Amino acid sequence: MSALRVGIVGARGYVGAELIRLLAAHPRFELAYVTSRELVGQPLAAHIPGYAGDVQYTSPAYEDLPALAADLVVLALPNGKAAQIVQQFDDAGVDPVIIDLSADYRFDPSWYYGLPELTRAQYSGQRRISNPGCYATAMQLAIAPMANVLDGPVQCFGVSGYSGAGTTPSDKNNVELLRDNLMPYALTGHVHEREVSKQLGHPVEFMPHVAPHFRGLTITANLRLSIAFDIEEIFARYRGRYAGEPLVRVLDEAPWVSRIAGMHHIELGGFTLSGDGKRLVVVATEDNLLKGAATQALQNLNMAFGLDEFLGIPL
Ligand SMILES: NC(=O)C1=CN([C@@H]2O[C@H](COP(=O)(O)OP(=O)(O)OC[C@H]3O[C@@H](n4cnc5c(N)ncnc54)[C@H](OP(=O)(O)O)[C@@H]3O)[C@@H](O)[C@H]2O)C=CC1
Ligand SMILES: CC(=O)N[C@@H](CCC(=O)OP(=O)(O)O)C(=O)O
Repeated sequence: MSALRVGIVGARGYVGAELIRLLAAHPRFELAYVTSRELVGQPLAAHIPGYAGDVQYTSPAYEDLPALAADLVVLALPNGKAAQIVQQFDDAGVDPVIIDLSADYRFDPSWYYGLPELTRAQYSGQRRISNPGCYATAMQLAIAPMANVLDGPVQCFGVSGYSGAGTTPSDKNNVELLRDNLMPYALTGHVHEREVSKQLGHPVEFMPHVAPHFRGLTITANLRLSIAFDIEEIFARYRGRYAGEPLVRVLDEAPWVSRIAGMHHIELGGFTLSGDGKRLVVVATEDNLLKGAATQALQNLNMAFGLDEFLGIPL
């Protein structure tokens, strides 16, 4: 079987680096090209610990991408950049599988929204895949098992490591400003608030913060329920919903972000009910660069090529 060739556009970033590591170790995918304007001409091995291949960063013009003949193209660029690249493939009549890691196509019904544990039943061979946001992944997996008994909006308090803000310098990845600090931002209307509300068909109110650690996020979700539950019923719902899901672990205790860095799965725990059984608090932790981005992208890419969804993901 010949290898499936992958192009990564925007590979200098944190997510691109994680994808390179995963794809280089994958039994069916190989790197066709890996782009960065800043690192053009330099070997990946000089920048990606653990990568031992001889591929170098290139910086092709967008109009030259279709001729590079990849079976699949990963867009790992900042928001707002994907459409101009997708247009180049459309204009050239070249139709690789394209997966976009940004928020650009998450509201476009002609793209498959790939949060496999919740949406894989809707995958029917689409060649355009939108990868969910990192916080949005954690919020949806934390809320979905209770979706049919929610009473009013769900509130989610989120704290992310600063790798969530990417490599472009800003206050949110400025280690001096973050030292001993917790930085609130986008306290209403964050794109992930809209994304989760749309996907779940239920309003979610999201309050993100960025913290001094590098990777890993925590969501603490407050769910008001239309009927009373006891804690055993809550565990039964979550364990039942995610039975057989290797990348979702339901814990007895509250998950800690310090334990999730570098892990490919999400943890749900800290389940706490109010005395009347009608208010549930759930905590989710996830590595924003892995299940929040690169690992989830690999699940989607495996699915798009008819491979085992978890092929190449260390479980
Ligand atoms: N970080 C995270 O936790 C998550 C990120 N995402 C999404 O994944 C995507 C990548 O994120 P991340 O790796 O953090 O981002 P980074 O900021 O770390 O990297 C962005 C990449 O895009 C390139 N780039 C930057 N600006 C431009 C530009 N104006 N035009 C063309 N290329 C540009 C950079 O390379 P160069 O400048 O060298 O060309 C770099 O390779 C984003 O859309 C992000 O929203 C999704 C989930 C989680
Ligand atoms: C700390 C921080 O800034 N985090 C980013 C989340 C990263 C992400 O997943 O954003 P996309 O929707 O662009 O993929 C943010 O809040 O925008």
